[in-house]
Amino acid sequence: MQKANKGNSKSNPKKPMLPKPVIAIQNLNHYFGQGKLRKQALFNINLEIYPGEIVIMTGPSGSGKTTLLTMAGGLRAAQEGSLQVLGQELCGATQNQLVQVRRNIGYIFQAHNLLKSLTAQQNVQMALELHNDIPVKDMPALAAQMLEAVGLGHRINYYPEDLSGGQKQRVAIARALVSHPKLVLADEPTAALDKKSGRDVVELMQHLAKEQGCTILMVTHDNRILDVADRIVHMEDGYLASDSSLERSNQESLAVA
Ligand SMILES: Nc1ncnc2c1ncn2[C@@H]1O[C@H](COP(=O)(O)OP(=O)(O)OP(=O)(O)O)[C@@H](O)[C@H]1O
Repeated sequence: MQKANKGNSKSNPKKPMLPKPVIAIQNLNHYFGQGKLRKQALFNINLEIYPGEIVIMTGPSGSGKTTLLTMAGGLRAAQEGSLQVLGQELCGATQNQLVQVRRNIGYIFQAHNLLKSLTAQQNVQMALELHNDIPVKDMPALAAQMLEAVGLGHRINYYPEDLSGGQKQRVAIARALVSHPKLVLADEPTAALDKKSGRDVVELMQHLAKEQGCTILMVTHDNRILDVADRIVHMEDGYLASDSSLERSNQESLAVA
C-alpha cells in the first residue's frame, strides 16, 4: 500500500510542507477473537488525514470501516502497528490517555444516541460537562448557541421524542461540535434519514467543520453525499483499497513527468 506523499521542501522546493496529520496510521493490523477463532479484520492500513480535511470512508459491509473508525476514536484498543490521533499514539495507550484523546473528538452515530430524559439543550450541554476549562455558568448559553447554529434555536427545550429524525441528528451534530473538537468521527450519520434530511445534515456538518477548522472522518454507504468530501478512501476485505488523494497526486506526477 502506498503512503501519502508527505511533501519535503528540501528535496522538492515546489511542494509545500504539509501540516502535522490529525490521524496518522502506519502498518495497522487488527484481530478479533482468540486462538482458533482469531480473525484478522484490518490488514496493514496506512493513512494520513490532515487538519480541515473531510474524508469519507466507503466500502462493502464487513470491510472494516467501523472497526477502523472506532479505533481512531479511541473506543477500541489498537493492537499492532501505529495509530496516532491528535499526536497521541493509541497502540499501547493507557485508559487515561484514551480518555484524554476522546475529549478532543466529536462523535456522530447512525442512531443519534440522545438521552430521552434530557432536552435538546441538556443533551448538547452534556458534551461540555467533560471539559474542565469551560465555566459551568456558560454552558447553557453555549449549548443554546450551537443549537441555533444547526437551525434548532426554536427547539432547545424539546425532548428527543418530540423532534423529527433529521432534527434529532442535528442535535447530535450540535453535541459533537459544541466543544469545538479538532476531529469529528461520524458513522453512517444519514442512514436513518430521508434524502433531503440526509443532505441537509451533511451540508451542515461540512459548513460547521469548515467554519471551526475541524477534520471529519465519515463512514457512509450513501452515494448521494460523496461530493461533500475532500477525499474518499475505500475499504475492501480489511484493506485500504483506494485513496482518491493518492490517485490525484499520481495523476499530477504523471502530468508533470
Ligand atoms: N466485535 C467483533 N467480534 C468479532 N468480529 C467482529 C467484531 N466486530 C466486527 N467484526 C468483524 O470484523 C470485520 C469488519 O467489521 P466492520 O463492522 O468493521 O465492517 P464495516 O465495513 O463497518 O461493515 P458495515 O458496513 O456492515 O457496518 C467483519 O468481518 C466483522 O464480522
